[in-house]
Amino acid sequence: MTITAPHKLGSGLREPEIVVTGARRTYELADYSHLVALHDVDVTIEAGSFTSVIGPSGCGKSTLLRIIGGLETLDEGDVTVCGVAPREAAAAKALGLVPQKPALLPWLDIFKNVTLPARVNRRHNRSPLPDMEHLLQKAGLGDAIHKLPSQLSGGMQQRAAIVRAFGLRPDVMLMDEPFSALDEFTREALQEQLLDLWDETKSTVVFVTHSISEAVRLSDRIVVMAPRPGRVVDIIDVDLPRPRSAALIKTPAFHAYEDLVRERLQAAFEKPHHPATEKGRV
Ligand SMILES: Nc1ncnc2c1ncn2[C@@H]1O[C@H](COP(=O)(O)OP(=O)(O)OP(=O)(O)O)[C@@H](O)[C@H]1O
Repeated sequence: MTITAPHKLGSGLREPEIVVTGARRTYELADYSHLVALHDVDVTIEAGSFTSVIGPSGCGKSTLLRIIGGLETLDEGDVTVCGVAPREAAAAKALGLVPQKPALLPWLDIFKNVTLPARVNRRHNRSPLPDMEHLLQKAGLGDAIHKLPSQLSGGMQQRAAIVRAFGLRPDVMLMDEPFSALDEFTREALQEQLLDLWDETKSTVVFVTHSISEAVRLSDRIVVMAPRPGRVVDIIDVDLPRPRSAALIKTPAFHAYEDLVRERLQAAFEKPHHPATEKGRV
């Protein structure tokens, strides 16, 4: 029998598979009632894949992301990232995060902003600086390298935030509605650039979105969630060819996936979860 050693990544951990089993998270509210943000969630995310999490407001998408990122803990259940607890994965620099807002430092130009985490990191581990200029060019920010954030549009600032996060080459990239504040055209352009960066860095991406078309365009797999209690109601594999160009959005195959995701979301609303012993809010 041959035993193959796990593939070692930049962080030194094994492949960035994410495994969430029986995850439960309840919040106590101001009136002492309890809100079940995650109820028995099971999700396995394969190394190198692009997974979107979609569902209506309050269904627990961000909670799930925060738990995978080690920013919150579970009441029950288990989560591992690259074979270890999320906090260990974060300490090993295996995790990257892109929030909804770009949060760039206003007094640094774009190049200094995107290289800052890598420079800080390097003081600790002397790893070579990533080629950020190349990634900025790839993200369409070649002309903005020496501009201040205030001189750029919201879309360009968000692109810089994405480059900053990918520049550290995390094994796992967590993205919480990074395009939600952008107009449709900017959003589509950024989706294309995000797919390029993902292709180049091979990170495992978990992407929270409200947009059905965005989820279909980007993902290998879509996790559909429903609220009260926050739970996974469906997992849809998206079997569309890559690269996923803008032209793909207009094809019948693409529309069929959009319809399927919409149907599953609708079904979750029409068939609410009411187990005899547990309500979404108790
Ligand atoms: N710290 C907290 N204390 C109390 N309730 C919380 C807390 N964090 C989240 N919640 C509640 O848990 C539920 C799930 O929240 P979460 O932010 O994960 O939902 P979401 O699906 O990401 O929503 P949205 O799409 O609006 O961002 C919501 O009802 C939210 O109000």
